[in-house]
Amino acid sequence: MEKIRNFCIIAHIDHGKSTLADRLLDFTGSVTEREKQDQLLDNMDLERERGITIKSHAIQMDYVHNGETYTLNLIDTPGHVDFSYEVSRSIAACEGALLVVDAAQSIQAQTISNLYLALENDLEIIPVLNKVDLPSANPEEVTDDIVDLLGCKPEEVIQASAKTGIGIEEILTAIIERIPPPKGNRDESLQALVFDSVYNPFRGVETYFRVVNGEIAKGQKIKFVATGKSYDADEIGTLKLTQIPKNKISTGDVGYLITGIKDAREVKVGDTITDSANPTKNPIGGFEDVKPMVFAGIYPVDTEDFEDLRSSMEKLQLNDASLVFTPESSAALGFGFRCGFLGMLHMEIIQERLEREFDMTVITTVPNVSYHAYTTKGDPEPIIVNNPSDLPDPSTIDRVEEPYIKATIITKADFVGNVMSLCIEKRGQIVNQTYLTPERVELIFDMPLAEIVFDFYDRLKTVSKGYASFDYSPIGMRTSKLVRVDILLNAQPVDALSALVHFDNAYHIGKKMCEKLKELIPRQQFDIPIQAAIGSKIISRETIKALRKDVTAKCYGGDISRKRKLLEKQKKGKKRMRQVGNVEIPQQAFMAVLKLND
Ligand SMILES: Nc1nc2c(ncn2[C@@H]2O[C@H](COP(=O)(O)OP(=O)(O)OP(=O)(O)O)[C@@H](O)[C@H]2O)c(=O)[nH]1
Repeated sequence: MEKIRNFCIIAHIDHGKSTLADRLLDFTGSVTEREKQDQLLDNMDLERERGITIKSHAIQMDYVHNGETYTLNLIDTPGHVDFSYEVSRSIAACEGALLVVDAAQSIQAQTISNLYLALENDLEIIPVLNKVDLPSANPEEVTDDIVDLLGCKPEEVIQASAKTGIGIEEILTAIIERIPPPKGNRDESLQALVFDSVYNPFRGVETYFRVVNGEIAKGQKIKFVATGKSYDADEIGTLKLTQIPKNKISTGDVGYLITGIKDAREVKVGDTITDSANPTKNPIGGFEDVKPMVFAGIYPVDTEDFEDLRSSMEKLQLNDASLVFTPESSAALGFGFRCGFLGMLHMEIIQERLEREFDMTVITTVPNVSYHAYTTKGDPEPIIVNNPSDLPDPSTIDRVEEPYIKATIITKADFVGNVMSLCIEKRGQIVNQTYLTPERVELIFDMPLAEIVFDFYDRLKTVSKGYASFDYSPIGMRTSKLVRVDILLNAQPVDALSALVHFDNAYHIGKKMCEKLKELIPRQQFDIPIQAAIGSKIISRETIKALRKDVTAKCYGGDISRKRKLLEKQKKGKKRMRQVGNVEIPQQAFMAVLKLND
């Protein structure tokens, strides 16, 4: 145990966490030339393309220091707010953290939020000033910022470049000398923290754990405390670049477990693994079921593909436990699913995976958050509204509550005015404003979650010319004056276009929606009126003018086979249209409410 160090790397997005991880693996000889690939730890295709770490993983390195061989377990943490619960569990599995700060960008919102998580878990923090090779680096100033933030000494901040290799040896020495070895008792009953799980189509769910007390042995009957289910530990081992099977993993160490579980939902991040016959009396605290934050309908473009979509979603759920879905039907779109996601990024990932891995073409409806409605009947339990059409009749509603978040934004002093106006427009209330340095300001707002789902992040980047970072955490439900704005096409309500919005913005949004839909819906052989309504009251109207008669596609010579090829190519894009009544609606129209300011 004395020779083990468990650590993670925490950083704001793009500050160089994955690059540093690669460099550490490289330096400790944990990777052979053949295995060298950029960003080794991001092994899902999608992750690599998007350049973000979606799922946390762990990897073990051996390093000789002063003649002694140490085992270093690096636990990788996801960098995006959608996956913050996973960050917190990875952090809980460590004794120390490398806090990576970009020497040009300095401290950003997620630097601070991840640091707080690490401090809450009593982690030893090793500050690393990364990218010192950049011409735009500002090492002295940023070191001062870090010293102010941590209250550490300037000489404790390690200057490094994950790109050129500066400072890597110093970082490894610091990991060994500054981070304490794990504590715990080998003789106690098994207690291991699940900090991640990965679905493998051939071997089932692989569970990643850190042993806090006791030992886990191959073949042992183990139990997951939160789910109450028992399994045989068919295979256990440590994680190098490949899995190394072992007979036993002891207190303080990190490993993987394979039990033949086929459904990702049976393994919950944050759960405790214990011995089935002699269970621990103290499961590791802080476990919570992860709740979806954003909901949207997913419908097949072809109504006949509903069953295919169902089986694709079920398969996807086997390897992504945070995806939830229930069947729903829409008058406009037919049968589909209401799906819950951790956030907007998660939603995009699911949609992309459905298309790439399962070859589905789907329509996604306007995302919304989960509301609580209370009727005048005085029911003790709220009605959960995950779809605007589930909102009870307005005349029976006593009040509606919506989820609120605490938003932390760090920006340059020059942009404070712009950022404030944006947050206030988004119904934010300022809670605190702190000058971190004379140029850098931290703003804290209470804001409705729904407002950040709707284009907040892009707008924030625009109003701050890119100099703003953002992080949020949920703070509970608050009563709001919310109404449902319905959209009628050709006098027919299209339920999939309805949105719940704040009363004060309803007229404005209704008007914008009509204008946007007019742009997006192709002209047809007849006039199409577009109306926005609250209840039976029409609040806005536009008309898509009919095409003039015989503008039917003319063939202007040219090579017909080439034209056909082109048409083939366009088909996929074109297919993403839904016929609602006699109007064709393209996918973008369903997301129009998100893009009212474009
Ligand atoms: N010049 C320079 N560039 C670096 C250095 N470290 C990382 N980068 C670059 O910075 C960018 C972001 O690095 P990543 O390692 O992907 O950042 P990350 O923090 O892992 O990002 P997420 O996984 O999305 O959280 C990449 O283009 C890297 O090549 C460095 O020391 N110097």
